[in-house]
Amino acid sequence: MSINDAAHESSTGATWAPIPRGSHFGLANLPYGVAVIDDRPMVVTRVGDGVLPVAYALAGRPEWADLFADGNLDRFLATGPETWAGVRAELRRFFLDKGQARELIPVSGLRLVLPFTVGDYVDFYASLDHATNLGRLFRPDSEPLLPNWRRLPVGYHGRSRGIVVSGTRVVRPAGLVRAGDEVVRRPCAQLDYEVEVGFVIGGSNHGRPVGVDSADSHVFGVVLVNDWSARDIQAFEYQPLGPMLGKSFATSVSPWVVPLEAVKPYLLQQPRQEPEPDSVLRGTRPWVLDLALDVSVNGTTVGATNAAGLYWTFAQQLAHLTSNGSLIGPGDFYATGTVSGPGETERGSLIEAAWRGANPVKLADGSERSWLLDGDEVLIRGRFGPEGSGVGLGEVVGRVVPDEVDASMFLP
Ligand SMILES: O=C(O)/C=C/C(=O)CC(=O)CC(=O)O
Ligand SMILES: [Ca+2]
Ligand SMILES: [Mg+2]
Repeated sequence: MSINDAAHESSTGATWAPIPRGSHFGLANLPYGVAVIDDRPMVVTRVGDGVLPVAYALAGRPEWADLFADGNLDRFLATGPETWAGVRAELRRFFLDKGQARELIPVSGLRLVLPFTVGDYVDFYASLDHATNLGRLFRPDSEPLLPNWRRLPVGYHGRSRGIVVSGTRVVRPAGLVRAGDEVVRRPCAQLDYEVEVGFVIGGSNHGRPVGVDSADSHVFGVVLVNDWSARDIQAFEYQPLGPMLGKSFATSVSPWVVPLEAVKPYLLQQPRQEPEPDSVLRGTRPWVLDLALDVSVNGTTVGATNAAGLYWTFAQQLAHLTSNGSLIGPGDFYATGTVSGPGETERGSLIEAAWRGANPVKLADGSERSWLLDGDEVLIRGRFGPEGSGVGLGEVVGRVVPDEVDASMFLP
């Protein structure tokens, strides 16, 4: 179990910490999370299957250790790239030659909570394949891609209070849906997942646009996202202003914020975009994530793809968000949009995989799914680079539970 991954070790130096083969949490990762330890939330990092309170490794830098005293990442996020790099270097040093294995706390059995206070939340729509599929499914009588889609990274504002940490149960929402010629309020009958990648912003832009090639000064880290979607509610409510209650009930994120610094070796050059985007949306540095993603329902893989296929990069999305002088601040959060690829097995949502019920997905137990049922567990994983890279986002998981909102809960 505790075999260090040789390939990983040679590129990053040897650590005393045991790292199981295939772990997403090699020494090159050093993510941040918050675990409840002795009834108190504590900021921790993780190597292999062991976690360590960050402040413990910062004993020589009390001013940095203090940034974590609130039991969340908020003050650390507000600092900026220099402090992020300094703390990361201290953590690395600790795992190379300072600590010892008995100082690590096993991750199993720890309760992990949302590690930062979520500010503003935006969800984009960056996958050409996903946008084309959803256009076909939602608007079969028109062009799947609207004229703006290749000109700017289309997105909508989500509700940050809907963001929950992995493991949180997902209550089936109820809402107004079309039923033949009627409109009725009922529990969602078309519950779906969306495989996405999320970005945690640190620092602020003071109202100045963030250039595409400066994204790494403002994006602190990366997580996995499941943007749970009630397709019947969404289909009735979304025109002309976009999704709202069909999405806001729950958006699950993985508990480990992986620093963008750890992801840099897995950034690729963006393919040419046609038409060439507006100058504000042009960059020259590599911003495409080599991130293998897969999603399973009750243990059966129902989709697998790579975020490298996204049309718009997260750097272009941030540039777009701030291009009008709109403020960003620590804890703001945005997501890529559903990651789908061109192949039938590469679809990042069930509405696409089952083609809105026309072609139900088969699970290993012999059952079929057009939409999620109560009790279903959806698990998304994401790994940077090749198998054994030692850098991944871990997983985000959620289980669907029945609608609990009964009429008596509404005020008269
Ligand atoms: O095309 C539409 O009308 C709606 C699409 C979505 O549900 C997209 C969404 O949440 C953004 C994304 O995840 O790509
Ligand atoms: Ca989405
Ligand atoms: Mg959602």
